[in-house]
This record gives sequence, C-alpha cells and structure tokens, in this order.
Amino acid sequence: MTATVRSPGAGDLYPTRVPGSAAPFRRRHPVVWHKAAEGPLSSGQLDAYDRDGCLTFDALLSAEETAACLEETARLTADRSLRDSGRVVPEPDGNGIRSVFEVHALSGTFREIVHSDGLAGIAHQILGSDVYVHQTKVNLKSAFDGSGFGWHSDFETWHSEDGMPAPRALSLSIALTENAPYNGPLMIIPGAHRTFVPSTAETPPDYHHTSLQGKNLPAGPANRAVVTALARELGMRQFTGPAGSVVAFDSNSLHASAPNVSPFPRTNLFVVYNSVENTIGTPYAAPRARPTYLASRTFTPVPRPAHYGG
Ligand SMILES: O=C(O)CCC(=O)C(=O)O
Ligand SMILES: [Fe+2]
Repeated sequence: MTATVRSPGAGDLYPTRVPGSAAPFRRRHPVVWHKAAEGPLSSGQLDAYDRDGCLTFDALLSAEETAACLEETARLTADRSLRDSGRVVPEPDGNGIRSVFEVHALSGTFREIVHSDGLAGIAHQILGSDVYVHQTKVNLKSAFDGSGFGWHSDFETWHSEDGMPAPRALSLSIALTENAPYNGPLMIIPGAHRTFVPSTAETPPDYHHTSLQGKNLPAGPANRAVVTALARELGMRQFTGPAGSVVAFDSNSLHASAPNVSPFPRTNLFVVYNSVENTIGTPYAAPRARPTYLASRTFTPVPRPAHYGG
C-alpha cells in the first residue's frame, strides 16, 4: 500500500487509481469552454473539436521550423549533461532515446514555437482563458526501435500524479517528420473524451521513473474492455500527415500509438497548454508530486496577441 496525499473522494470529481473495479463515467466539465471566444478557429472547427475531442491542421509549422526542431532534438539527445537530468527518457530496451521533456526550457527554438500565436491561440480559444505551458516533450519514435504508447487518457495521469483538477487542458502533437500509417502515428477514439475511464491500481512511489518508458504499467492504462467497447461504438482515427501538420486533442482523449518498426523515424513535438483557471496542486492519487520538468508549476500565461480581447 502507498499513502495517497489526498483521500479519494474529497472534492475530487475524477476519482481514479483506487483499487477494485471502477465504472467509467461521463466527463463533468466542458470541452470547448467559451464558444464565442475569439481566435483562429471557425465555429465549425470548434464544433468538430467539441464532438471528437480532436482536430487536425495541415501545415502549422514551416519546413524551416520543423528542420530547426529536428536539429535541436539531435543536439539535446547528444548532450551528455542532460542524460541524468530525468528529462531524457531511454527506450525500455536501451536502444536509443524515447522522449526528451521540457524542450521549451532547453531550447530557444522550441520556446519560440510553443509561445507562437499560431499554436497557443488554438488553446486560448478552446480553453476560453489565458493558458500556460504544462508540459512539452519530443517523442522520437526512432526508425526500427521506437516503442509504442498503450491506450490512455493524459488527464487521468495529470489528475492523479500532478494534481490537475479538471480536463481543461489541450495537447498539440506536431509532426517533425512525416507521420505515415507504417511508422506509428497517433490514434484517437473520437468522442471518447466525453468518458472518464478510472484506473484501478494505486500509483507506485516515484512511478515516473518507470512509467515514462511505457512498459509494465500497473496504473494509468485504460481498461481494455472499456477501450474495446468505446472503439466499437465510436470508431478509431489514425493521424497521418507531412512534417508541420498538427493534431490538437483534448486532455481526456483516449489515444495510443503503435511501435515503429519502419526504417523512417516518427518524431513529434508535444505541447500541453493548461488553463490558468485549472492550475495544478497536490496530486489527487499519488504519494508525491512529479518533477516540474514533467508538470510545470510556473503558471505564467503565454502572451496573447494584442487584437484578441478577454
Ligand atoms: O507519441 C505518441 O504517439 C503518443 C505519446 C503519448 O500519448 C504520451 O506521451 O502521452
Ligand atoms: Fe498521451
């Protein structure tokens, strides 16, 4: 047994990581927070995001920007001084690097992109408030050896392990290389963001030391019978596109991706924006908060373009 910092149920609208069976339930918060908020998205795009929990964009980054990001990724993964910082996550079998976290703090190139209006404006509009950067990472998914990600909701982790109160956060998955059907692109069950799927195992102490490698996970993965039922009912989407294309997805989307055995890397930048009205606190179901390179506790808003009010 591990002690949970907050007792389950005390002001917790999304109880999870409680041993025993737990039924999925309907999300208790909106997906699009202010339908009339100004921003880059049309009302049709907002409706589609509300319905599916995801939305795609063809070319939000230029070829120069994706090339610069790949160069920076190569620099960061070669930097020996970062190896023991926790930010660099090796592949579970030791063949290369799976992820690099907090890239916007390690590189001006990433910082500029993460703070750009073209990206942050999407989050401002959907979340209906100022936003700050909760997490960034590059998932490298190397040719031949890139491992996959099982079915999960990010919010389930951020709620239990980081103390995020509500699913009022959004991720962008930005292709830095082509995402093709054969190199492990992102998959989402559209509409499943309306259902919260509790995890039925407690969070082990210092879980992030092993959980980020994605293997043998007692807590976090969505129940397989529930995933099967939701996928049968709602279908599944696989997101392919050239470098520079983007998928925006809700923090409670059910998503996964297969390993990459192809000879082509699938390298994506993930940026998570959280509402400043949803800042993180004490973990809801974990012995200790995770390091700030996984879950920022600096809630400085990303500056908004001058022409948007509110
Ligand atoms: O890189 C991917 O395909 C998915 C990554 C993911 O879902 C995660 O890191 O939470
Ligand atoms: Fe995820």
